[in-house]
Amino acid sequence: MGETFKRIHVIVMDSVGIGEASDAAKYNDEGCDTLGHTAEAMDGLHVPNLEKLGLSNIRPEKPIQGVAVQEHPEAFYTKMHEVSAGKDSMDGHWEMMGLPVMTPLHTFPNGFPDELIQKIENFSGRKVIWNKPASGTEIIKKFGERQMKTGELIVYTSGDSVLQIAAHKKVIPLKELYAICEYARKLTIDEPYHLGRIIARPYVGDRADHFERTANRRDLTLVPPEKTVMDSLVEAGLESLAIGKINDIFSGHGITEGWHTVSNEDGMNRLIEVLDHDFHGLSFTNLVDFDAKYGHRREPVLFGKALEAFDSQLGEALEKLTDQDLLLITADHGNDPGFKGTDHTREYVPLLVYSPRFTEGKALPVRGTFSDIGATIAENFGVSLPKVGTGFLGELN
Ligand SMILES: O=P(O)(O)O[C@H]1O[C@H](CO)[C@@H](O)[C@H]1O
Ligand SMILES: [Mn+2]
Ligand SMILES: [Mn+2]
Repeated sequence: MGETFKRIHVIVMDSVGIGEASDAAKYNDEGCDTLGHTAEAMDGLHVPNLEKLGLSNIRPEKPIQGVAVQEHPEAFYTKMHEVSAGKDSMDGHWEMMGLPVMTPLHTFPNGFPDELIQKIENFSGRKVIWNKPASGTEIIKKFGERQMKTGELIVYTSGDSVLQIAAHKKVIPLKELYAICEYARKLTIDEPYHLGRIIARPYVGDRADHFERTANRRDLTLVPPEKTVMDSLVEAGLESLAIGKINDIFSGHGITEGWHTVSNEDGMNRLIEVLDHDFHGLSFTNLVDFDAKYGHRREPVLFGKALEAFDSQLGEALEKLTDQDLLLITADHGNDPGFKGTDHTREYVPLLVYSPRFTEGKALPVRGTFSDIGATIAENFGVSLPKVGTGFLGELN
């Protein structure tokens, strides 16, 4: 094993995949390529920090447009394949922490069964409308004004294992929305539902073309059924800091301190603050704008601009790192804004591994599972290794 680090920081660029996975056909996702198509739509991405770390070195046969392959990359680099039986955020993040999701979560392309809808109606005293897949921004355009009059619940889903409830903040106050979501959460843990997430989707505005979703979105995820590497860190008395959606994704488990964020920028600012504090353990950051604001909306140019903005804040973060820090930059799945549909895409995800301690990086073998991250964290901090995954600490030389 190589020398260990005092702090490991994982940044998840939510949905920033790096090309179709070898099993993309199973998901009808052949040809997807989030980073590639985004960079093409931008006529070349300007991401000097990701570039110098070696982003395009991950696939020199098809470099990301505008991002030069480095002769002396600063990071160790590769891509990772997902073993979980899905391509949702929960699958990706749990797998990273050593807990792949091998029983597929269920999706409801034709809407949720009457039995469930009726229970939600009885509990809330509100009628449910829609109950089919939809884009969240389109569905509030379509039904928001009606909801303002009737107080009905807009229930919708997507290609993911999610039940989402859109609610105008003035009609269905946040507290009530969260209570309804918590009730729906309890009903959908086991078969026949086994749903990944219930998501509260509050929005504001006075008419259809002014509606805007707020940052008070809440994702009620299943509770991890087994220990993750984060739980092992906490048990060992180490810090496990969660920035952005991480707290929701792990239902608060294995976390010593967590911060919700309102944007990628806010998330990076929080990480930069965390880097100024002395601690021993993990920081785990999720940047969800790529996914929620641009990937599902199929907005490749805006997606690319968000990558450029992230890159510039990454520059600030890199300056704060010391020889005691190891930074891992990765993603949880793809969400190709240049692809058909509006759902996630089954892709490889990039992995960049950097510490100021390194003189130069090089290629690591392609990882067969995201759990190699969890195994690396576990081996670094000397806690029990996850059942799945192989650490790569010893390869960083
Ligand atoms: O269209 P919106 O509401 O953004 O929802 C998207 O966000 C959900 C969770 O990330 C996905 O399942 C997709 O439906
Ligand atoms: Mn995600
Ligand atoms: Mn998503």
